[in-house]
Amino acid sequence: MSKKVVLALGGNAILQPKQEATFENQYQNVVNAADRMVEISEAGHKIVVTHGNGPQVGNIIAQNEAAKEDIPAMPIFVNNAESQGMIGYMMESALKNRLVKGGDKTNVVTLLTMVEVDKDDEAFDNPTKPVGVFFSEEEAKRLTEEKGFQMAEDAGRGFRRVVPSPEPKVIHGVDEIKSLIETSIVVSSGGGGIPIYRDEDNQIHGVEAVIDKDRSGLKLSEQTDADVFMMLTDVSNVYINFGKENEAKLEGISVEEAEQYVKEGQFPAGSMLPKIEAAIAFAKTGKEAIICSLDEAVLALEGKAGTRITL
Ligand SMILES: Nc1ncnc2c1ncn2[C@@H]1O[C@H](COP(=O)(O)OP(=O)(O)O)[C@@H](O)[C@H]1O
Ligand SMILES: NC(=O)OP(=O)(O)O
Repeated sequence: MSKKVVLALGGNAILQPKQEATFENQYQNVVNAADRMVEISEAGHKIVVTHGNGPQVGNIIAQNEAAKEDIPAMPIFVNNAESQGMIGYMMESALKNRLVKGGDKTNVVTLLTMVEVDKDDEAFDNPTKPVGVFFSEEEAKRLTEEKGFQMAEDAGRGFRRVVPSPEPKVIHGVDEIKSLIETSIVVSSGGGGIPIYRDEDNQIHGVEAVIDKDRSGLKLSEQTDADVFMMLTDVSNVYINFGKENEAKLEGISVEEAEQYVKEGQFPAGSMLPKIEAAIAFAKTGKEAIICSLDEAVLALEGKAGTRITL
């Protein structure tokens, strides 16, 4: 059965923590991801692709920081737009190249997407979104002292700079996405979207933040009436007691079970928790949310792999 699927691809799938951030490395990763996405499209499903940008937007921010004595630094919302363009270009060209090889006529369209947030969101006073490269604890302390950066530990993998991550409210271009998806693979809301708010006169302004792509993927799924919301990451399943001797793989679970595991503190903030929270919220609408590896996406849609969360 053909399903309307929103696929959210982790920023780490585009640049792994230990890889050098060259164009070639990132493009090769995107080509691999595009191959899997085309498999989903060729299985008859309509897909909207969204993706993370944590490593990429962090590097763009750092490039601006490094050059700011000579060239004015752009604000973070512009850096977000730049990362959407960069990854969108890679994604669209990789998808088109693969579709040409397969002889498929499906088109690919990348949308530069703004996402509205509340300018008074309390996230602006409490930065939590890790971006850019990883540092040791000593390096992180030095960056805080010398540059005033806010740094935080990221899911046991090292320290990263953190920026505010407000709740996404309204995805721009939803009507266009709903129409384009009938003939095309649509890439939208990359990096969680360019965060903006509207003032009293309905004028648009960017804000200094990076939206979590799992949370904006949820909104994208809800607002485009998707049947399935899939978060593709680098683990095959969600686990309880993750990394411990008694870790156990979760396959099909209910919202109630998922909420119980959240209460037990099974999922760290900044990695698995936002995915589970987004999955629970989507499953509460009566539809299916899936967290799985990129390689098993087609199998997961058939109910044969991944962690599937339903009411
Ligand atoms: N309970 C858990 N089950 C599975 N993975 C977990 C769990 N807790 C933490 N993780 C970590 O979450 C990571 C995925 O989150 P993250 O790196 O933020 O994903 P992405 O960049 O793909 O969106 C996995 O690589 C894994 O190390
Ligand atoms: N914007 C965002 O959530 O990016 P990552 O998935 O790379 O953290």
